[in-house]
Amino acid sequence: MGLGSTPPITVPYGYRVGFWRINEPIGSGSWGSVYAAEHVEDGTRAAVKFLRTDLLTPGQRGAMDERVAREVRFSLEADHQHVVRTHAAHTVRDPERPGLDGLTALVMDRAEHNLQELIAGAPGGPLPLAPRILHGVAAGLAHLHGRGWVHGDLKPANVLLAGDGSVWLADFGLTAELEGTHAYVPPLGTLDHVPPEWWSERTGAQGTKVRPSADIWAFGVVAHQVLSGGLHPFPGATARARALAAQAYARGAAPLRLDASVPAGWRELIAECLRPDHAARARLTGEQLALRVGELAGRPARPVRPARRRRLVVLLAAVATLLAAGTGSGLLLASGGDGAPGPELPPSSAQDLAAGADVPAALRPHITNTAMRCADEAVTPALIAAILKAESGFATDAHRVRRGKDGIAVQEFGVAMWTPKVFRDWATDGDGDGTTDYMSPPDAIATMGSYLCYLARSFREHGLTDDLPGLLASAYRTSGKVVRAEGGVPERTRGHAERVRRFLVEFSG
Ligand SMILES: Nc1ncnc2c1ncn2[C@@H]1O[C@H](COP(=O)(O)OP(=O)(O)OP(=O)(O)O)[C@@H](O)[C@H]1O
Repeated sequence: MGLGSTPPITVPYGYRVGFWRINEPIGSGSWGSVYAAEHVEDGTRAAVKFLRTDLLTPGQRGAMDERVAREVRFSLEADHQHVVRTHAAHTVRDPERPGLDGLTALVMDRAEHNLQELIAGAPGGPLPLAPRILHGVAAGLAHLHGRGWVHGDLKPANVLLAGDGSVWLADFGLTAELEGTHAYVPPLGTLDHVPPEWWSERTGAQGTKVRPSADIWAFGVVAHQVLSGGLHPFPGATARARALAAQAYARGAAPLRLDASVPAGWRELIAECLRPDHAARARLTGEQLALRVGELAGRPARPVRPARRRRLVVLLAAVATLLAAGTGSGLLLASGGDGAPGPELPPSSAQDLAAGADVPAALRPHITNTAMRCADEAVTPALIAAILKAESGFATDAHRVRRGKDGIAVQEFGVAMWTPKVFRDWATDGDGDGTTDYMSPPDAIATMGSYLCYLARSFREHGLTDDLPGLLASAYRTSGKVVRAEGGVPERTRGHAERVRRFLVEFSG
């Protein structure tokens, strides 16, 4: 249940969002439109999802803002091979195009299809790749549950399939972090995939209760659909009729009748996922589900991989903009709960910056927060501090003029020595005041983090993994393009890279 039929967001071909050029539209849902995109420097393919922040009645508007905030937060924090990778969240700033100005744009890895399309295009019977796809879905869910999250909107349209066969969970607009045994989300969901208890939960000011077992139910429905050529496990010509049939089953008024085409082992597992009440269903955890699906799919059982690094509750530009505009609700920060934009640091992150390191105390939290936003292991607080020291000596009012590649003078400003034009492309709101300013240390450092994070990923994709600190320091001075073309640290930044490496050793905890 989204917002009914909403017009797609129209973005002109060739439009720029940060370093991404927008190409053709891929599709639209109730909450936004997705476009194919490519990186302007290296042509990396991506998909950019523009999330609505316009439209509607005041009531819908609140739900929409909250949904956007959730989608930004969980997309950026999720870090798993079976969860779509999100590169960045941008806030479009374009007063000349009121239809685009202020929209949130999520840059993601690009998939070829979603599972709904695959089911619809299949001739009937199980999809040939069903076990592999279900294994990916279960592993992605196990990861989310392992982090204390509920996906909240699992359905075939939210399972993406990439050209190389990768399976990714997507769409985190109804994702929530558990507070004890359950979480609260806006009373939105997809009729065909919500569990029977959803209908009887009261919706309070916080929203509707969800538990991980809601995802397990939805997995049971999806597995049945995938293994039976698209059939829903409950009878009925409409989603409403099927939801009523599921509730009748949950009350004990009708038996569960799974389609005969579903193989026996799978039927057993699906029946466990579709246990009528959530307490019984909760006996199957996300991790157990992934192991069971792995066995049925003939894939080696693998323990749930922890996230490479626990990332913060981040308030990126889009979220901060919503808050600043007074439109973000308290539910935005599921872990904080009071809507205050102060991120909490897990204690481990502080250890990355040596206690005695000569880094100004006022900059430390911004440096550490910034590093926590990036999943790449190379982008540590110590590296960010080392590059800042080499760039500006931590002077927050630094200003330098240097000669650019065509002999043209280039001016750089602030603690992170941003060139205003480049800053604009990566601008990240580090202090949550709704604006981005290269002279503000939190904004300058957060933006540096977004850029370094992108560079690290791009270097890894190009097989450039030796001496990432030197490569990143060099690219920050020159550009990612120059470093990639050289295939290593360019001659002219060797001295600079060496200084950064020295500071890195000094600052590492
Ligand atoms: N990373 C991606 N790569 C390629 N296509 C994508 C990507 N993310 C979403 N899409 C596609 O874009 C279209 C719109 O997706 P979106 O998530 O906005 O809506 P939906 O999930 O189909 O609908 P709703 O949000 O109403 O449930 C869908 O066809 C979806 O498969």
